[in-house]
Amino acid sequence: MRFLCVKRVLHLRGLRESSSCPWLFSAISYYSDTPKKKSKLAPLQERRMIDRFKVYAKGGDGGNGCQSMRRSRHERHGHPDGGDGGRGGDVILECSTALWDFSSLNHHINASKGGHGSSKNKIGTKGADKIVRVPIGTVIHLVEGEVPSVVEHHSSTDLDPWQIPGTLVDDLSSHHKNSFKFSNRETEVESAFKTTLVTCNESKNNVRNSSFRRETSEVASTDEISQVSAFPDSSIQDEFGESEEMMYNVAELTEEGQRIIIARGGEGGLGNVHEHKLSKKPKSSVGHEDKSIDSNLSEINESNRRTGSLGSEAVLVLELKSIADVGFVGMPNAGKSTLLGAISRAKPTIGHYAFTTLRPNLGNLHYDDLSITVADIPGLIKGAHENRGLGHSFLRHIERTRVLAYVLDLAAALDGRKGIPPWEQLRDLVYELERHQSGLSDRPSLIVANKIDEEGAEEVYEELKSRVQGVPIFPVCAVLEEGVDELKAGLKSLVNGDTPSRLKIDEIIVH
Ligand SMILES: Nc1nc2c(ncn2[C@@H]2O[C@H](COP(=O)(O)OP(=O)(O)OP(=O)(O)O)[C@@H](O)[C@H]2O)c(=O)[nH]1
Repeated sequence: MRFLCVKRVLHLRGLRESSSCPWLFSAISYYSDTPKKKSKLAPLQERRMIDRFKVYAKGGDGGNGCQSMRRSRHERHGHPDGGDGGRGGDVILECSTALWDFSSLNHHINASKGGHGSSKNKIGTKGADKIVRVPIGTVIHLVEGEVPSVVEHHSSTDLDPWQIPGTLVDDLSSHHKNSFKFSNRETEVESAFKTTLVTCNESKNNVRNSSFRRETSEVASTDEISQVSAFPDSSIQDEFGESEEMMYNVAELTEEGQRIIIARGGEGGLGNVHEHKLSKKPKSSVGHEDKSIDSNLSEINESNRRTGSLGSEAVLVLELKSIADVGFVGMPNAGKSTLLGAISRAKPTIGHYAFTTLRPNLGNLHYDDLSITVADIPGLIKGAHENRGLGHSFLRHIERTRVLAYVLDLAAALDGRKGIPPWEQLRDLVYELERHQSGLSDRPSLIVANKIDEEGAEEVYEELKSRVQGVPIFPVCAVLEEGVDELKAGLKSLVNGDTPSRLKIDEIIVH
């Protein structure tokens, strides 16, 4: 407001933008045009889930080594006592259950620089690591830079509902095989890269970013890496406008506390104290100074050894995968979360209002010979494919499930309630899936007819059976856990591929 007044006054005085102080006008315009801060209580539509995010990470540069001579009464010429520079901090991603998307992340993540060395052989301080928390199920695609490396691995067996399997592939058997192969290959690639890195560090302390990149791309050009890029997702390239080749799925964060270094800090430069140490080493037996010492000294004298090396840089695309074998798809309030709680040990929030679930809840179904992950995906409404009710975010999770269980509310239109009859719910759901991505509904499916305990629901269930063909329908009361065992058996045979039933929108009779 104040700036608007100043602007008006200046105009009244005949000052124009073209006058002697255009910067004043641009400053005033900037401040007066800056929109007010948004309220924290933004409407639901604005709280968009961010499940893909591009990150530019830069490790901290190493501090410079110090050049210093210590002189005293006893040592007229003095001796070198400059300490080494400190190592730069790493950029680390840490897996956390407290987050559910990437909205809290910044695109540019920088770790701190290492401190410079100083006299009296004082080593510079180590740059602080930058630890960024990401949600469970984060998959890393590498656009540029080093292959990330795992730094810590905490097992978390008690995180049962959150356990997410490897990566999504076409069939279950290959899923397990591939994820195993992938992790093997990842280790090979990682070790190949680390070997290169060590050689680099040994031969030349001042490893610059460019050489890091060159080495990485050399490794990347091998067949191994091209095989790692087994999950090309053109939509990621479209979204981020990446023309260059990306390395897909270089790492995944699937357990609480798991950490991965995405950009390494640079090594600190050497202080001149090393010259002193080396020059003090004993002469060889033939009376000549050891040649290796000579060469070491000349190496130390290279001016670039004083300078700390630059931290590595990486450009990554993070993607959140709610990978599950089964996806519960349904309208809001159909009872998906209640059902997940009934068939697994998951404890999702349940509410009698729509959109209680805003992020997918995951649960595990344990059988004697198999374990299946089930995702309770937030409710879809009509127009979800146009992003109504956060539809896009929710539909994306469905993309990453292998079989679908449509959860229908049998009681939605009973007793004059204004809800939609289950067959119409089903038609709308299939329509939304297909509009979001053609063929999305064309995967093994079954129907869960929920709320069978409600009065009049039995008749609706009978009518549903006559209106929908081709897929098994399981009558269930999620609240009382009735029909749950049959459903679990049905889900198992669906995942195993024993009942490859698919739903066709034309086979749903609505009128
Ligand atoms: N009578 C009856 N009510 C049920 C049953 N299952 C769930 N409900 C109720 O339906 C309401 C919605 O249940 P939720 O599990 O939160 O439904 P949801 O599909 O996860 O809802 P969103 O989070 O909006 O997607 C709750 O009040 C449940 O108690 C059932 O089998 N019978």
